[in-house]
Amino acid sequence: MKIKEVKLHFIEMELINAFSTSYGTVKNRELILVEVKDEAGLVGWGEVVAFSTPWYTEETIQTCFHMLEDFLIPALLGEEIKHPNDVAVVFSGVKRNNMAKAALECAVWDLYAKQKRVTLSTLLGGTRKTVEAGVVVGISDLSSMINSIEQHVKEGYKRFKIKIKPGIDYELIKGIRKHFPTLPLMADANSAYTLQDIDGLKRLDEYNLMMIEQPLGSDDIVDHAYLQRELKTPICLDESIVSYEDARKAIELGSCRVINVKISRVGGLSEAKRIHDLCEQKGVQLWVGGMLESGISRAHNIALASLPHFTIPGDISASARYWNQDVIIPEVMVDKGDIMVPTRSGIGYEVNETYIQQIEKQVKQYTL
Ligand SMILES: O=C(O)CCC(=O)c1ccccc1C(=O)O
Ligand SMILES: [Mg+2]
Repeated sequence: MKIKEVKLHFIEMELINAFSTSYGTVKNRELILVEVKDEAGLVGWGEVVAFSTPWYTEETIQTCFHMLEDFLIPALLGEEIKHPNDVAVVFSGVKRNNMAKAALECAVWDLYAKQKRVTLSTLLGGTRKTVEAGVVVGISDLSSMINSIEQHVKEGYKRFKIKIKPGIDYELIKGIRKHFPTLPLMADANSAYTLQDIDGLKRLDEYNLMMIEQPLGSDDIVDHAYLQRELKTPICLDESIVSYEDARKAIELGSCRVINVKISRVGGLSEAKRIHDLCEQKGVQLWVGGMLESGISRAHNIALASLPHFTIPGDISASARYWNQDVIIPEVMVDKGDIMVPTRSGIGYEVNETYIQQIEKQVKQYTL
C-alpha cells in the first residue's frame, strides 16, 4: 500500500479532574489525532500523546508536529508499505522522537488491519477477548485519594496505582493500606527519587505493593539495578525504557522485574510487540501504560493488551474516567473490571468525526 494523504487534527479536551504527578498537574489535554488514507480511500487513525510541556519525556505536542510535518509525513507519503513493520524502517533516518513516530505508525497499523478486514488485536497476535482494567489516582490529599479509590473499587477496577513523590509517600501509602489492606496496589514516582532516598524507599516494602514504578531517573538503568537488589518490592520501569534494546539491557542488568509498555514511548506497535515477546521469553512481567489519552490511543492500547503475556492489568480505564465525551463510538467501557476487545476491523471503534470537527482547533492536510 501507499499512503496518499495524512491529516493532523489538533484538539484540546478538558480532563474531568485535574491529574497530578510528581512533575506537575494536567487539566487541559492537547492532542493531535492522525488520520492516514490509502489509494482506495480507506483511513486509519493514530494519536500524538505527548504533553504540551516536556515533563514526561523530552517531546511535546509542538516538537511532534515539527517532526511529523517536516520529516515523518514526507518520508511516509508515497512509500511502498508491505506491512506496518516497514514504517519503522521508513523512519530510521530520524533519531528518537518516538511519540511523533508512534502516532503515524499506529495509524498505519489501523489502516492495514482495515484493509485485511481483521481486528488490530488479531493482526498483532492477540489472544484475549477481554483485557483487565487498572486505574490511576493522581497525587492529592489522603482522604480524596481514599474516596476516589473507593469509587474505582465499586466500578470494578482490578489494579490500583497511586502517584507518589518525596514527602508524599510513606504516610500516604500507610493511610491507604489501612483502608484497603489487600487491594492490588502499586505506586508510581515518575523519577522523583535518587539513591539518596534509599532508606525511605526500603520502608515502603512493608506495604506489600505490587510494584513501585520508575522511582529513579528517567534515563537510568544502573541505579535501578542497585535499588532492585536492595528492595523486596519489584521495580517497574516506565520512562527508562524507550526501545527493545533498553528493555533487553534493563533485564540483563536486573534493573526491574516488571515493564510498563507504552506504544508512544517506544515509537510504535512493532517495537511494543518486540518488547512483549522479549519479556515473555525472559519471564519478565509487563502491562500496558496510559497517557491520559483519547479513545483512539486507548483503542490501540486495548489491542496491544490482548497479547498473551500482558498478564497484569494495565493503565487502561474507561473513557469516562477522564472525559465527558470521548472521540470514539462506543466509548471504552469497564464491566466488572474488564474491557471487551472490539470485534470490528482495525482499532474496532468508530471515530466520531462530527465531534472531532466540533473540538478541533486546526487541521492540516498533506497529500502526495
Ligand atoms: O491513566 C492513564 O492514562 C495513565 C496515568 C499515568 O500514570 C501517567 C499519565 C501521564 C503521564 C505519565 C503517566 C505514567 O504512567 O507515568
Ligand atoms: Mg509511569
